[in-house]
Amino acid sequence: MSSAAHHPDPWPAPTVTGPLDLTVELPGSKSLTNRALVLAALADGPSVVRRALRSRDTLLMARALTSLGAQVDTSGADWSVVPLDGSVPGDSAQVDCGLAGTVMRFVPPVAGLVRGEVTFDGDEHMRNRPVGEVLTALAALGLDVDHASTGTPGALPFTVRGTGAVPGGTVVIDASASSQFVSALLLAGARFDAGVDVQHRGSPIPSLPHIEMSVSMLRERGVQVTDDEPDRWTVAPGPIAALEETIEPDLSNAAPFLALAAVSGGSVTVRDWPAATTQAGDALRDLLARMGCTVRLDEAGLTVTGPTDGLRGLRGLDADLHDVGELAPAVAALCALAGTPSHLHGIGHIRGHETDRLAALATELGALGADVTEHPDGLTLRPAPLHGGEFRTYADHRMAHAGVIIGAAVAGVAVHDIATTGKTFPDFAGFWSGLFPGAAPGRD
Ligand SMILES: O=C(O)C1=C[C@@H](OP(=O)(O)O)[C@@H](O)[C@H](O)C1
Ligand SMILES: C=C(OP(=O)(O)O)C(=O)O
Repeated sequence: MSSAAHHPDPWPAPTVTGPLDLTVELPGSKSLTNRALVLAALADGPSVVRRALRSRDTLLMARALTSLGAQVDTSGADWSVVPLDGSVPGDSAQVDCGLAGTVMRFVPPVAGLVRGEVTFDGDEHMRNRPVGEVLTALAALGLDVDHASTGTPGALPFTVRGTGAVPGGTVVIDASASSQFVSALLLAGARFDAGVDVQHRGSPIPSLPHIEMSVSMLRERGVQVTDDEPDRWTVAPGPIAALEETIEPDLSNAAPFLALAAVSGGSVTVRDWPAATTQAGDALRDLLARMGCTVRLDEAGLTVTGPTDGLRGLRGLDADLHDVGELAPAVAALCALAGTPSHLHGIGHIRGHETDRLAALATELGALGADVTEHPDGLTLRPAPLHGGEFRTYADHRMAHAGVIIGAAVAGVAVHDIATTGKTFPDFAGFWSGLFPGAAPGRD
C-alpha cells in the first residue's frame, strides 16, 4: 500500500512529455474483492479469492470478517476464507470501517448472523456517510441494531447485537443515496430465515451496475435471486456455495491510466479487461470514445488511443453518470482538459461519497484555472487554460486520480495526500510515476 513515508506531501505529479505507449496490469477490483469476501464468510465451505485486491478497503473487510469469526488468510495473492462459525470470538468485536462504504454497509447484516456484540466505527468523515436506511431496514428484518444511544442516529458509530439468526422478510427502503444499501441486504439475505424481499421507494437508485454485480455473484454461488420487477429484489433463503473466484482488474481504477492515452496523444492498454463484466468501469469504453479517443477491446486487453492532435482533439462530454458515479472525478478531470464544454449530471449522490465530490472537484479544478460550475446534481466545465498549483484530495482516492490526470497534462501540479489512493490501489504513486519516461526503475 502507498505510504506517506515514501512520497512527499504534496506530491509533484509527473507530466507527460510526448505520446506514451503503455501496457499496464492493474490490481483487482475493490467491489468484486469485498463481495467475494463477504460471500465467502457466509458460504457453506472454504473459498478462495484469487488475485484479490490488497488495499485499505479490502484489508479492512478481511479484518472485519475475521473479527466476526471467519478465517481470512491474506498472506498471498490468493486469499483463502474459512466461513464464520456462528459466534464472535470473545463475544464482542470492534469493526473499523475506515472510509470503506462496502465495510460499513455490507458487514452489519453479517454481524446479525453471528452471536455477539459488534460495534462499528470508522474514519472521522465516515460518520457523515449515509447508512441509516440499512440500519432501519435491518431492525425491520429482526436484527438488534443500536444506532440511537451511540451517537447520531442513523450514522456511525453503531452496535449490532447478533443472535446468530435473522428472521428476514420484506422490507421497503429508500436507496436513492447509495446502491450499497440494497447490495448489503441482498448479499446476506440468503442466510436470513425467510430470505429477503427488498423494495425501493424514492428517487432513482444510483450505481445500478453494482446491484447487478451483487445479484450475479449470488447466482454464481447457487442463490436464487428474482429481479424481474424494477426496484425490487427477492433472495430466497438457502446456502451460499463456496467458490474459487478470480477477481477481475479494477476497471474504475483504470480511468486515470486510460486518461493518459488522451492526455499524451498515445496509447494505453489495460490487460485482462473482461469481455463481459458487471463493473461500472466498463462504461469508460463508451465515455472515452465519445470524447474522441479510439477504443479497442481484444485479446491484448482494452486499448485506448488519444486523439491524434492531442488534447486539442479531446471533446467535452454531455453525460448522465448516475450509473457510474465513481468515474466522475477522473472523467471531470479529463473534461477540464477538453477542447469543448462538458455537462456531467445525474450524480448528486456522489456528494455522499468519500467527500462531497462535486464541491471538491469544483474547488480544486477551479483553483487550477478550470472554468467549472457546480450544480446540485453535477458539473459544467468549459475550456480554459489550466496552470500548476496544489490539488487537495480530502482523503478521497478518486480526487487524487483527478489530480494526477491534470498533473499529467499541466506542469507544476502537486497532489495532496497521494497516499489516500491506498484505499483501492497498492502504491499508486510508485506505479504511476513508473509509467513516465525517465522515472526511477524498479517501482512495482
Ligand atoms: O457496491 C459497491 O461496491 C459500490 C457501489 C457504488 O456506491 P454508491 O451506490 O454509493 O455510488 C460505488 O460508487 C462504490 O464505489 C462501490
Ligand atoms: C464511492 C466509493 O467508495 P465506497 O466503496 O467507499 O463507497 C468509490 O470508491 O468511489
